[in-house]
Amino acid sequence: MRKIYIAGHRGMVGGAILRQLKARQADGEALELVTRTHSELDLTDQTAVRAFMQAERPDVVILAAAKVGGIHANNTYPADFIYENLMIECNVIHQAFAAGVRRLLQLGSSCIYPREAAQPMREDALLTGVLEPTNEPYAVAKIAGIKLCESYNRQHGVDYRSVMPTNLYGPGDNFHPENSHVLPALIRRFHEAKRDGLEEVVIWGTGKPRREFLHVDDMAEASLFVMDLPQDVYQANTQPMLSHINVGCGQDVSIAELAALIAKITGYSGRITQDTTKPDGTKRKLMDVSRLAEMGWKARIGLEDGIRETYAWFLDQSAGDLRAK
Ligand SMILES: NC(=O)C1=CN([C@@H]2O[C@H](COP(=O)(O)OP(=O)(O)OC[C@H]3O[C@@H](n4cnc5c(N)ncnc54)[C@H](OP(=O)(O)O)[C@@H]3O)[C@@H](O)[C@H]2O)C=CC1
Ligand SMILES: C[C@H]1O[C@H](OP(=O)(O)OP(=O)(O)OC[C@H]2O[C@@H](n3cnc4c(=O)[nH]c(N)nc43)[C@H](O)[C@@H]2O)[C@@H](O)[C@@H](O)C1=O
Repeated sequence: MRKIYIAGHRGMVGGAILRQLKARQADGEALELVTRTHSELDLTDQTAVRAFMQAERPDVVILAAAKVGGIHANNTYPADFIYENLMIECNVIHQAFAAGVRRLLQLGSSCIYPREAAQPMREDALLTGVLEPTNEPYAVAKIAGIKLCESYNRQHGVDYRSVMPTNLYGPGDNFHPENSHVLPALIRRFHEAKRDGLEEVVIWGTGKPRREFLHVDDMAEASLFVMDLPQDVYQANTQPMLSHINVGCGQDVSIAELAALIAKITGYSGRITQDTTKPDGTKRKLMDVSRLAEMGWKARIGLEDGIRETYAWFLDQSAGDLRAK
């Protein structure tokens, strides 16, 4: 029986990982799944995390809890993004080690790479240049998470791994009008514009930045694929001081193209305009996913299908159920 603690199981990614692990359980895999909500266990609280890890002593930890948000949230609450993410990573990774956890998987982000990194971005672009200012504090915390795992591996011989997702979306996303990422923000804005008969929808920035979007079910599958790799396979495909693996679909679109696609899916036919007082952020973020592909994993869900499914999920939620953080 493998005992797995999923930190952040009520979030978009943690929720998808939990669904896939429950499906494995239903298929007969011997798994014990441990979860705690944010109110039951605040991961920024070192004493509480220590007591939890000592009591539960899981075999594997999946760290999908973090302070997460789009460009506006990152730019507006930089102290929250760096403080909470550093605390969560330090507490979970160190206390997992102290409780004898041998394997851990944590989620980083594509924003760890320099803003001018060559595209597509390879894993070895890490720490080769200046970061994007709109999310630098969050990126620094995510880089610290990678280096925590590498350092515990090197000093203590444990098996702590990091996956670096591209921009994600899907059921369970945050549809807040300001603090969310672009894809859920535009689903909501176009839906409301169609519903209210508005003639214009405004998107932030120039529409020119390019982003790569991966469905959360693909992300959850990739996370479990990496978690399950035998240690010698993981180590053969990484290096002690370059131990993270990119996860993406290998294709990007401009924000203007994304907006047009979401307008089509939501049935909105009015004008689309740009608010260029809002930041563009990084010009382009496309992951080099060849390392993961060579190990045997590829994304399956196309962008249009994925957005249609996410929009259907959005429509299914009552207004009160939608997350508004
Ligand atoms: N969404 C995306 O586009 C991307 C996400 N990632 C990474 O993937 C991971 C998962 O992100 P995602 O699922 O989208 O984020 P969500 O915001 O959907 O989920 C994060 C979860 O973490 C929990 N959490 C936050 N702070 C604490 C805390 N102090 N103690 C306990 N629980 C806490 C949240 O609980 P509550 O809501 O109650 O606060 C929430 O359930 C993160 O590491 C993120 O950085 C990387 C790239 C892109
Ligand atoms: C995953 C990643 O997410 C964040 O970085 P980002 O990729 O810049 O994320 P974003 O989804 O918020 O924006 C993408 C682009 O889209 C444009 N855009 C248009 N209209 C809206 C809009 O309505 N909302 C938002 N949020 N963006 C909009 C926006 O101006 C930008 O050009 C990081 O802070 C960090 O958290 C991180 O790692």
